[in-house]
Amino acid sequence: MADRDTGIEFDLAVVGGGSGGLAGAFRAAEHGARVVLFEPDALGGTCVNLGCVPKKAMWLAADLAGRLRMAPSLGFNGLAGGHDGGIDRLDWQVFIAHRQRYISNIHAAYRRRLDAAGIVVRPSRARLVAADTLECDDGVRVIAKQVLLATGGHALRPDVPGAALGGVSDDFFAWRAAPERVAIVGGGYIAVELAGVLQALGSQVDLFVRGTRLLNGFDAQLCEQLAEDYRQHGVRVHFGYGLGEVESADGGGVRLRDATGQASERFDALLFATGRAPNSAGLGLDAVGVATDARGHVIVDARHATSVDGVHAVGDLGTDAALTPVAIAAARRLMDRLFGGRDALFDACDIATVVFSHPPIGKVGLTEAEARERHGDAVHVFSAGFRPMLQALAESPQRSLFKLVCVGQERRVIGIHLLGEAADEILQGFAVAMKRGITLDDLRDTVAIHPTSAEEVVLMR
Ligand SMILES: Cc1cc2nc3c(=O)[nH]c(=O)nc-3n(C[C@H](O)[C@H](O)[C@H](O)COP(=O)(O)OP(=O)(O)OC[C@H]3O[C@@H](n4cnc5c(N)ncnc54)[C@H](O)[C@@H]3O)c2cc1C
Ligand SMILES: NC(=O)c1ccc[n+]([C@@H]2O[C@H](COP(=O)([O-])OP(=O)(O)OC[C@H]3O[C@@H](n4cnc5c(N)ncnc54)[C@H](O)[C@@H]3O)[C@@H](O)[C@H]2O)c1
Repeated sequence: MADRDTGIEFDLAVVGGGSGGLAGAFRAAEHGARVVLFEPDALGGTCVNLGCVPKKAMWLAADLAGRLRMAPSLGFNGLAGGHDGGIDRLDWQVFIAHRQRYISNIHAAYRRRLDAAGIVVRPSRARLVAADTLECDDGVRVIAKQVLLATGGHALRPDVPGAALGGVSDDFFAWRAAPERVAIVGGGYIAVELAGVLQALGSQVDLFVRGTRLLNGFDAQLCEQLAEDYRQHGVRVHFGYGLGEVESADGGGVRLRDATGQASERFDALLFATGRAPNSAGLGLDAVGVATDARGHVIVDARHATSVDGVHAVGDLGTDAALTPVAIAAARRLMDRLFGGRDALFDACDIATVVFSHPPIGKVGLTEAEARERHGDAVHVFSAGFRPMLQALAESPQRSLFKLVCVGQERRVIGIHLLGEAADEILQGFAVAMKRGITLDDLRDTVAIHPTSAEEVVLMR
């Protein structure tokens, strides 16, 4: 049956024009499939509009502010230091105009590519009414042989009184100036990233962490050092904090109360970075029988098939790691199988990931703790702690800490953990090498590039 408006019979309907949906639509069209894509908001989804891209832009501004602050101690005259009107003080309005221009260019590029690929874009939400039928908000129904669900997720607030007084990362991207005093609740990716950015761009940040460490899942020792780096940058990190409630403060802003009722100081703004949930409500999943887990994630198998034939899901809606390159890779492999005649499976092993903290921290493979649990005494750990040259020249206390986790006689590398200047850029190449099964000797046989931070990985003892 054909689409009522376009008269086209679609091979694929994609719900959601974010990282996974767009990647799937483009790859399917490359294979000759007729594709319709539903997206009620800006093309690019979370990553382009409210995630990776604007976040990295703010991180770059924060990084530059840190360097400008360091410059006078190295002899650069005429650069006023400090937080009060010096050259290191960012005019957010100006910077955000650059940030949003960059994002508009991405939208325009997507629009051109969609047109060139002949993909029909419907600016509407869609929901399943049958395994091969989607209904738009205006009641129009579209039929397609295959369906890809890629509706992403949204930020969660903790279930405490007054939580509505706080914002989430989406709200942060609407800010046009650094609030003087900011409280951030959470200890994961977003909490750590926004705390670093805001502190560097002029706010006094207090980070309230429920657990006893930052970034569960990253190397514990590196995270301890990252917490120390944050303290040196002026972030006040409160571990073991149980949030009880949030209340309005006299004179504006908010105060937090902990689980024992003790009130905090006043903050001009509060951000929750306490995890995200999938956008699975209102998608018609129950009506069609698509199975979800207790948190609402669509359950998929290794081929990204759901419990209903012909219906697939990728990205944050499903159960994969919530990272843009994961959504993209999964969608492309799926389309290669559905329309390209290839039996390529998405490989979820050893996905490298970086938190854009100050400095950045990255990992690929097992942490030392995970490796010891799995391989016991066969695990060998090598690490290098050092001060990068710029930090040493400026007599900044910020140090880097790199760690290799190896296993067995041949010291096969099964984990790489980097905290420090340029860790975000260094990790990718070593992640390729690790996936190829390198050993410590392979690294040591590689001549170093000197003087760099990266050379510490091949010189590690
Ligand atoms: C603050 C922040 C920073 C991040 N930084 C990084 C980073 O640096 N690196 C990284 O790898 N990942 C990062 N992520 C995670 C990354 O953004 C997500 O993993 C990625 O965007 C998931 O892609 P997706 O296609 O599943 O969903 P999304 O990109 O969220 O796209 C989903 C789309 O579906 C649309 N939609 C929803 N419901 C419907 C419906 N019923 N019908 C039609 N359309 C619908 C939405 O409007 C949206 O455009 C970050 C996330 C956040 C929140
Ligand atoms: N650089 C990147 O690649 C990047 C950046 C941002 C986000 N992301 C992705 O988005 C996902 C979501 O990010 P996130 O930071 O929201 O989630 P997260 O899972 O990384 O961290 C959530 C944090 O909130 C805490 N928390 C949860 N409920 C709480 C409560 N009621 N009170 C206090 N603390 C609570 C958790 O203990 C944890 O520290 C990440 O897991 C990651 O996959 C990636």
